[in-house]
Amino acid sequence: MDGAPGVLGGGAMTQGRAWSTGSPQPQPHRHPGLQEPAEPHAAGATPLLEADDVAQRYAGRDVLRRVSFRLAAGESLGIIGESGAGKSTLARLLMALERPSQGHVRWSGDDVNALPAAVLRARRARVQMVFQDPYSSLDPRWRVGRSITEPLHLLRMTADERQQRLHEVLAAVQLEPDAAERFPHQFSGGQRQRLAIARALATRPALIVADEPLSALDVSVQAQILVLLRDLQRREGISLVMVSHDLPAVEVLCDHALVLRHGEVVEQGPTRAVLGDPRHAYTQALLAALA
Ligand SMILES: Nc1ncnc2c1ncn2[C@@H]1O[C@H](COP(=O)(O)OP(=O)(O)OP(=O)(O)O)[C@@H](O)[C@H]1O
Repeated sequence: MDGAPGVLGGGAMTQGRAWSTGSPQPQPHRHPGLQEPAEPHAAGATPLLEADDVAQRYAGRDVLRRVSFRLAAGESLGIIGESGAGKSTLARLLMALERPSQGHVRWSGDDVNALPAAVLRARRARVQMVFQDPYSSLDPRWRVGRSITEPLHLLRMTADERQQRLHEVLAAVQLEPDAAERFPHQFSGGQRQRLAIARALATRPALIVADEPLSALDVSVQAQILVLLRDLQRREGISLVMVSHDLPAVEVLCDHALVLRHGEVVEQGPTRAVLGDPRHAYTQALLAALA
């Protein structure tokens, strides 16, 4: 079932309120036609994404310690913190690009590091990443249509289906169909980031993890990409984890916020509480730095 929140687990619907610190009721961002769960916010519903006491250690140095959160399908989380706080490390762990030294990352209840390789590979189609540098997902030697449709091979789509999906996602990021024939260097930075987002959307992911998706862009282009991400998230019902030190962007895009400092969570909860009425001196200082 394309785009269904349960696909990460390959099983039952997994929507539900699943934020450990007790969030307000989220907006019901859903794919049209998706079956609504009987109790969308039932306590105990399996979250789409869960970090359970996750830690990471590189060369004997702890860079993440005891990070825990739960994110329900369709909800969004901003991971905030200064440079070196461990944001990208956490993003890689959430994407199952590396193993935590401690704890568990779960997609729809399943420990990603305990899944058989073939199962993990199949589920990867539903978890996509957008990077700060769009060239991380666009091969400079390939016409962009090829880069965008490449993840669709995981879904065993026919050539016609891939072509149709290519046109759909180009339209979703407001680019013309003939963009597919060009090479990445023939686009502006903002257009390239749109192409990277199109690639991430192609498989109808349940979750997108975006690591500083705006920070390489001009301010005016940042606003366009921000609006695009927000609209896509609302319309497509995709869960979003956004790593960012751009607090206003997190305010616009994210239902929840998690503040990391030296690898530890200092504060987490609904964004409007964390950024509107921060409890921790570190969050207050981050906000003060903006003023
Ligand atoms: N593969 C690695 N091996 C060793 N150390 C690493 C590795 N990846 C990250 N680190 C270290 O872990 C710490 C956290 O890095 P990380 O990139 O997660 O921080 P960040 O919050 O994303 O920073 P930035 O905002 O600058 O990207 C840093 O001290 C970094 O040097």
